Amino acid sequence: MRIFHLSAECYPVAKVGGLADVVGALPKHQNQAGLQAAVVMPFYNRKFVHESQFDIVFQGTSLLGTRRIYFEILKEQSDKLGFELYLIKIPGLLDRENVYSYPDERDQFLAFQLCFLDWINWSGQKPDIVHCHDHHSGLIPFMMYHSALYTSLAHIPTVFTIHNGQYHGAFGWDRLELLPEVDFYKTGLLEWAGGINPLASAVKCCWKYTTVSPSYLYELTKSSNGLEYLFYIEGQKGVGILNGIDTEVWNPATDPMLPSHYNATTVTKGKAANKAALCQRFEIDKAKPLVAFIGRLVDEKGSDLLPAAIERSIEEHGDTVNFLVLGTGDAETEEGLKQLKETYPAQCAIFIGYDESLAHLVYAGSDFLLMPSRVEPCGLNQMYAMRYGTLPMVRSTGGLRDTVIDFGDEGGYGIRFDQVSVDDICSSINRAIDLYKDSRKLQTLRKRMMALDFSWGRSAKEYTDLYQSLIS
Ligand SMILES: Nc1ncnc2c1ncn2[C@@H]1O[C@H](COP(=O)(O)OP(=O)(O)O[C@H]2O[C@H](CO)[C@@H](O)[C@H](O)[C@H]2O)[C@@H](O)[C@H]1O
Repeated sequence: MRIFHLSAECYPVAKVGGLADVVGALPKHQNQAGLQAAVVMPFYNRKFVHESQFDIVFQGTSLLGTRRIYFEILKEQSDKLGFELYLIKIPGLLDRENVYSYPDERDQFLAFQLCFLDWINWSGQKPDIVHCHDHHSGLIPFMMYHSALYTSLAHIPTVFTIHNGQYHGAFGWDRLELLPEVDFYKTGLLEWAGGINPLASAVKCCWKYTTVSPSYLYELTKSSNGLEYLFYIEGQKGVGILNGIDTEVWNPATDPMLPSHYNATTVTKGKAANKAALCQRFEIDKAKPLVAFIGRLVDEKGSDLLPAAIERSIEEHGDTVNFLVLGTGDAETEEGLKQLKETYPAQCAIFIGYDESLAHLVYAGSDFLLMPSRVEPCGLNQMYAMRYGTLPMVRSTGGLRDTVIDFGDEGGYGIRFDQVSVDDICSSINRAIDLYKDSRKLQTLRKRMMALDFSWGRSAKEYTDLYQSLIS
């Protein structure tokens, strides 16, 4: 069975967040299980691309409205990622450094989707399944099934995975002319709330959509930035499949980004060595419990509450707890965190920016990982944390609810709280500080977490079963 995954991100080619981790790992596991999975993504002017060798396997032109665009399909020569990697290169449009935030982003992703369809339409490279991820490839199901240009693709099942239902990629009807011509009566399949909405269109037109955790499937009907009713009426097409993690990349026993390696047996010593390196780098005291946050500084993650919650905890507990934040995003939150560092230099480590290897060290060297998310479709950080013996402190939502059991409950290992509020965050920090004093208990919980299996095996099988059900 041949599957094409369509995504804007894929680790290690180009990563902004968790989408990249999933698209960089799932196809590898699908191939190990005997499928033929490949990733198709835009070309980025980035390190991985410079350091890899590519063949041009197709050249063509697509029409973006009246604009004729020349494109190339580049295939990575060695399949070193464990899957075939195809990059779509369009001079002047898909050959830039960053993944998002260009003013013509809508054109970029539309062109990406059109060129993909033109390529598989003309080259005979037809897969058995087209698997689209998030709104950047959300118009593909509509175009495959409703555009006269692509009738030869109309029998291919599409699966659409929602990693983040808050972003829809919507645009106005004035841009309808950029899409291939369709019968006017079909344009309702593009529409939501008065505009063209790629996420909504994908949900309407795909054969099946999946969410990255079972809880999130339900939560989209309650909160999805205006698409709640759509998810309610299309609910029978939805399946919740929990993400896995790439246990080869995320393995404290072999992780090349860590100064000291460890496993469940050596966790206490191993984490202490990594914590020492981390604390030395940020000049904070390694003897105190270290509560960390890693992620995009956006409302969904509850990061706007971090400055107030950290300040209150430091005021309450005095010099007995340290905090580390690694992230970038909302300017006000960044400013609040910088001020925090100035006020409490000995207790706060703040890194504004994106740093993959520092993230690995933080998972290994922290005692607790805080995730006060308002919305968390799955969340990978808590799974990485647990794999590295770091206790997750999570708000009960989405995939956090599905993966973390409170240590106060039977067989539990983490800290859960209900509200996205400074009060709840601070109470969870109080519990973390108390737990840290009980080193024997902490050690038991660390070993318990490290024994959990969040690898892709089970989830990859669920995707295979889903594909199979569509093909047959
Ligand atoms: N400043 C920084 N420096 C270094 N590394 C950083 C970083 N900021 C974030 N990261 C890394 O980016 C990834 C973020 O993963 P999340 O699951 O939190 O992703 P995100 O919200 O982007 O993804 C969406 O998709 C994923 C995948 O489906 C879902 O798990 C999630 O709930 C959903 O919101 C992790 O690997 C983390 O370590």
